[in-house]
Amino acid sequence: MISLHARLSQRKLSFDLEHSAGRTLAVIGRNGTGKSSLIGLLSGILIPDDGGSIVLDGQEVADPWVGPHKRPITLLSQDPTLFPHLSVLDNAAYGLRAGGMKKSEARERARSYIEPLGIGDLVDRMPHQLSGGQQQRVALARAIAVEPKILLLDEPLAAMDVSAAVVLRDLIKDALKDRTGVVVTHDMADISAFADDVAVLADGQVSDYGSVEEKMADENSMLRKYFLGF
Ligand SMILES: Nc1ncnc2c1ncn2[C@@H]1O[C@H](COP(=O)(O)OP(=O)(O)OP(=O)(O)O)[C@@H](O)[C@H]1O
Repeated sequence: MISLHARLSQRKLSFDLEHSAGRTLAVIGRNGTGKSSLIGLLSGILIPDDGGSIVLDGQEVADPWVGPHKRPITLLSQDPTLFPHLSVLDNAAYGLRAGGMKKSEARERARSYIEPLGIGDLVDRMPHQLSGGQQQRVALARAIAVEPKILLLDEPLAAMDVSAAVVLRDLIKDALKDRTGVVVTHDMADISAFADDVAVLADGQVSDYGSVEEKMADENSMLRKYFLGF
């Protein structure tokens, strides 16, 4: 479950959002409407104004001392940002190692997340020896190897070419099964593939929220207007 009641007055943003556990939420909105800021609040990169509340899987995290590593979430962004000095296997094992797991166990666990992503033969490579699509798969393995309750995705396919995006979209869909997800996207294909619900940001707030099915059926919904223009 995600409950977000947070203001960022300097950015003129004010979010009120309740989202059920086990469902994936697509966040859409025009440039500058606050999508990255919302991801920043959930991931711990941004701290809300005093009085804000951010509850993730039952844990209140609005306090600045509940840093990103203490939250039940991981973030996959557009840029894979792998650690350049670590192999594919050690990149994928990073979160587990940071959580205190022994190296051999973390590597074994990481391998079990890497193989289903079709990059099992690349475990010993360094990031610079991978294509962008392969790097994003490693970043996905790193994000899910710690078994986060909530997976945030900030335009995860925006930098991919069409064929890499098609493969990764399926892998992300699998990763979101039985998990709470939040996906910032400008792409209807992502919404069709992953999203149960949609939040449309406008005027510094969540202007529309509901199930994708319901919003697509409603010809006056902001989702329809955003993508179809009628
Ligand atoms: N570091 C910052 N300091 C102050 N204001 C900021 C900062 N970053 C963003 N803003 C403002 O906050 C508002 C929301 O920006 P944000 O980047 O969250 O929007 P976005 O929907 O992610 O935009 P885009 O689609 O262009 O990435 C904008 O008005 C922006 O100018």
